[in-house]
Amino acid sequence: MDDDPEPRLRVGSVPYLVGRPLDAGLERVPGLVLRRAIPAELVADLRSGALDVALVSSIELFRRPGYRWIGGLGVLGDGPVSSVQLFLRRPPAELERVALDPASRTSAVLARIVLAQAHGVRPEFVEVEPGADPREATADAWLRIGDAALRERLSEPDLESLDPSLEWKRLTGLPFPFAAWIVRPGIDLAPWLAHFRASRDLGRREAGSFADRAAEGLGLSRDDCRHYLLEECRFDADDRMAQALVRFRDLAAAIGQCEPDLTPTAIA
Ligand SMILES: C=C(O[C@@H]1C=C(C(=O)O)C=C[C@H]1O)C(=O)O
Repeated sequence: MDDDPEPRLRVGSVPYLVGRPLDAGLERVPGLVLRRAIPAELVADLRSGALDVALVSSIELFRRPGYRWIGGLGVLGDGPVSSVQLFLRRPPAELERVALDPASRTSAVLARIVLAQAHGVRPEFVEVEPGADPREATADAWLRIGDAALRERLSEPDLESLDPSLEWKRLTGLPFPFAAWIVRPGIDLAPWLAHFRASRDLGRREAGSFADRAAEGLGLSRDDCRHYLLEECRFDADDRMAQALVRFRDLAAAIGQCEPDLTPTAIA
């Protein structure tokens, strides 16, 4: 807006519990407009310029040139992550057709990598229509992410599933970087950077209450949601995040899922 005296930053984040420890503190920053949407939409909005920064699928860093990311912050797994699951109707080695969650970009690639590398299979992957349920598709397995996956995993313990983050950890010894704060080309983030770091500090203090509130909304136990958010998910990264991103890029590029030679810089 021409007559807006405030500098403005348009920020996107995921609509899932996993985003809260990083984004909740941005809700009341003057001049910063926060919008939550599924990852696939956030990626489209970053590309079109409708968003300046988004907490979104790490694979996007390697699909377009010119991005940067905020160093040290992200959504990572360092072992199991209950909100990203490949639910199985057949054993992994027998999969021929896998339905993908249309909201996902990164986990859809991670599933391909772990099935090929750890189970020796390259099934056909089908992306269902936006908003459709991958469980309804005719397939041997379905990938789901976010709160719906968390609820499905925790409330249907008899469902067989494969945990892609855990399999990545076994394969590489590294944490898996699901999401980063991705900054589109041409944005000066310097005036805003401290808010992103302060938001993480607030998230650290409030994570338990975010988990409790989500448990209520999702009809899950507080203990399960706290275990998920406080034990399984990581939000601070050391230099292993950069290392893990490069490893992810290389394995993804080897199966044609991203560019092989993009190395976006981290904003210190
Ligand atoms: C752990 C998660 O990480 C996410 C997975 C994403 C993806 O698959 O593209 C994108 C952002 C994160 O929300 C989750 O959504 O449950």
